[in-house]
Amino acid sequence: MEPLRWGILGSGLICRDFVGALKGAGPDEARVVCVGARSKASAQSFADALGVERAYEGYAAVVSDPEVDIVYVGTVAQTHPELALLAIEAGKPVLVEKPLALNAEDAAVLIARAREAKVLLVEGMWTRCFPAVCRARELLSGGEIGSVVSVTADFGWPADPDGEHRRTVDPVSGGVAMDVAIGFAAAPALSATVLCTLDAVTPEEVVYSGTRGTLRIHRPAHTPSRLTLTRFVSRTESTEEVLDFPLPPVPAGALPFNYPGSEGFLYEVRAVHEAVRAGALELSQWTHDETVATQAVIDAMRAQARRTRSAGGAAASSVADAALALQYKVKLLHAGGWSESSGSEGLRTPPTPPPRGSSSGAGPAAGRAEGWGLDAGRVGQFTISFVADPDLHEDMEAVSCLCTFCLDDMQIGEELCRLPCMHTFHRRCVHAWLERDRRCMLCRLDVTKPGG
Ligand SMILES: NC(=O)C1=CN([C@@H]2O[C@H](COP(=O)(O)OP(=O)(O)OC[C@H]3O[C@@H](n4cnc5c(N)ncnc54)[C@H](OP(=O)(O)O)[C@@H]3O)[C@@H](O)[C@H]2O)C=CC1
Ligand SMILES: O=C1OC[C@@H](O)[C@H](O)[C@H]1O
Repeated sequence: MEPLRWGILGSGLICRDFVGALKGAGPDEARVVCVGARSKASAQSFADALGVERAYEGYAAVVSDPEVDIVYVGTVAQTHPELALLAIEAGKPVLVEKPLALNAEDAAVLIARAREAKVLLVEGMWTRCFPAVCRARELLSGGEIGSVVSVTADFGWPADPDGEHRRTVDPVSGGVAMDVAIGFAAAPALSATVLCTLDAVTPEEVVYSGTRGTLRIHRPAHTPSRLTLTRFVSRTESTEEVLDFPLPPVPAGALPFNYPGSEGFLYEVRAVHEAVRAGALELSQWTHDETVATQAVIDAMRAQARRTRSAGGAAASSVADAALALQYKVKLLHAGGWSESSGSEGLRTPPTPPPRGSSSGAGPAAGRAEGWGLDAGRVGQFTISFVADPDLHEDMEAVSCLCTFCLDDMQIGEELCRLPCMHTFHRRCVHAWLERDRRCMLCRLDVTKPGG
């Protein structure tokens, strides 16, 4: 089989690690043929240091290089949608560092564009490709700890104030929520407690609690190599099984990695190569629906933090707020269609996308997934609109008070709209969305086919 030929967008730290790890795949599997950076000098020094064949000024030359089979976007977050779109429009599969976009709507639009173009688009949630995580998902979906009731997770380190911190506090790039919290995929558990910070050392573990046991993903849980499965026998007795998944060796001759565990990018590379060769449009390890739903959680966390801040409360990174918002959303997802799954393996298969129309416009904002939508007059056939009144207050609490489109509270007296999946939004917000995309923004249920 011919090796897949990569083109790299960006010459920063993660691009260096990714290219270093890619060498682990071997020359018969992967080649890096070119790199593009904002300046030619930076691209050239990257190419010289990492043995990349060609260096370009700018990013467009990389995607149009005829030798490039697949593109890696490793630039700062705010550039991801635009650069992903460059690759999609060139018809090239693209792996985009997390986050795919800065909000759920833009992520959904990009995904729609990639699906229209029949191009593989992957958000680089590399942790999902680690063998330890794959095994953990099998154990959870196989019921090894019974039904999952709760998950706790944390991810944090005191970031260098002149380097990472500068990048992550940059409000344009999305801050700590985009950089760190995005690592918490919405877990189908009744409750989730998460901590993310760039100010403190955290244990960096994930623990699932179930009706028959616990599963621990050991530190460092974002690049894990050890699990402990504890099976409950009685309150005084349990059995413990430790499972090890050593990381791949650091490729010979690779430069020192900038981020710990980067040799584990090899797992993501293998998953992406397999998907390219199978003609897939998404990774089974980290689906498009999971990208959008997780991004919606992050949107909610950020909105809540903004509200706290504008009310003169705690800082934007308030852990309590973030955890509360995530808990709200996880409950919402649980109540709204994902509840059948125990473990992510069991998540619903994405509904077959409805027929698509042509797309137009250059940027994600211009191409709002035309052809997926419902005629304005038909939206009411599939949804229930109502005015929130005090008698419904209890009901509103059960669906969370945040509209995930405008990220404002849904207030008593406002016109709301509930979809067949029970997700509820402002009527004006969700009607506008359904005219462009007939699937729920959160759980991706096609509202015209509530039975799936
Ligand atoms: N999966 C993982 O574990 C990790 C993922 N990441 C993700 O990778 C991405 C990049 O992070 P990292 O490599 O650490 O960051 P760096 O600051 O080291 O590199 C970012 C690159 O972005 C490019 N860039 C393009 N536009 C801009 C702009 N307007 N301002 C600043 N830079 C710009 C620059 O590329 P150029 O070379 O063209 O000038 C720069 O080299 C982030 O999205 C981050 O979340 C980061 C670390 C680990
Ligand atoms: O954004 C990040 O930066 C630091 C890394 O160690 C981590 O993997 C990543 O999420």
